[in-house]
Amino acid sequence: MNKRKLSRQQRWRIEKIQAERAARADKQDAREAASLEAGEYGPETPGRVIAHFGRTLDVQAPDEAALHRCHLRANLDGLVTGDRVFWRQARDGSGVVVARDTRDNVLERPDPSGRLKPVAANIGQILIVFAVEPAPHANLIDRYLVAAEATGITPVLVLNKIDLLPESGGELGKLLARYAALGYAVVEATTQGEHGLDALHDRLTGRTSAFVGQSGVGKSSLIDRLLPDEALRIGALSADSRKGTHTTTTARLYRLPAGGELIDSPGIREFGLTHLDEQQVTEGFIEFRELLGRCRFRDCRHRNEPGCALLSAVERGDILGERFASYRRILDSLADD
Ligand SMILES: Nc1nc2c(ncn2[C@@H]2O[C@H](COP(=O)(O)OP(=O)(O)OP(=O)(O)O)[C@@H](O)[C@H]2O)c(=O)[nH]1
Ligand SMILES: [Zn+2]
Repeated sequence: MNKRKLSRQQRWRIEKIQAERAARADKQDAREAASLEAGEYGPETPGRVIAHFGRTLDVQAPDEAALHRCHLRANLDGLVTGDRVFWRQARDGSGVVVARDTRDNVLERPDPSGRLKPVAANIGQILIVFAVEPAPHANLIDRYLVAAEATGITPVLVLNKIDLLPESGGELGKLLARYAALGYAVVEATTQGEHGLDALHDRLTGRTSAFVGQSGVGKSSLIDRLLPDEALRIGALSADSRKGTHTTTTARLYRLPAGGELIDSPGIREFGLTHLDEQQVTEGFIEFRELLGRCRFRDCRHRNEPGCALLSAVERGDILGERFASYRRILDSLADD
């Protein structure tokens, strides 16, 4: 809203509301500081953020199933699902988060105004799901890979619905071999049939994973199979924290019965379709990396410059023509953003 267009009375009302809100926050913080002083909270212990609803968090202790509804000290901000924290428990099981531990990595998405906001932290691997049907174009897989590379989180390709794959493996079989040759882990899966998820289970064990991928590839079906118990899916939520379910868009961390963790939310599933810059795209093609800086011109954009190390590698066959074409296409799409 344009501030100049507010009447003086409106402005006064807004200021009053903001002042009241600040006063309430101060008061809560003072109350908390007092009870921390008074020893009403237990000692500082490590925990993990399982879900967050504004300034309220669900925190889980390492060897416990129960979730603890916690709030934040006023000086803490921007905590997300997956964060490792230090918290103190009150007698009623609720708690207060007093500090955030360092992050291995963080997944960010632009908010409606285009500012990047953290969505989840400490993710071990991004599982890029694609399927026999709807078939992916190579460009889309590359786009997901580039986005994952930009976060520093290891991407893994998951081909789902292999029950629909022709005996010979078809085009997708070749595509997969290409990515495996680049060094990417590739896993095949199907939600149909008994042992369709064995390879996926192996890949998930001992790690924290997030599923991304285009609509219809079977992300929900996979997650349903991995978290078969509805109660598990909602988490061992306290009655209190269930009130938070109106914020279903928030990311949530699940412990998988077979080992490993899953962080999921609609926002994370769509990850990869966010904006990237030219340098991120170039570095996101992992086979380009050792050649970067070797072009004749320091500001080479690898289009048609003489002495371009990337173009020569394409000519030699060291870089696949399809990957380079995909690179060009992704850069062209940036220009339209
Ligand atoms: N044949 C076959 N169909 C599957 C498999 N996995 C999922 N499907 C079907 O694929 C369709 C889409 O599955 P979803 O799980 O809704 O896909 P999604 O990726 O979650 O889609 P969005 O929610 O739109 O992002 C459904 O009709 C599933 O039944 C599989 O392994 N084989
Ligand atoms: Zn070049």
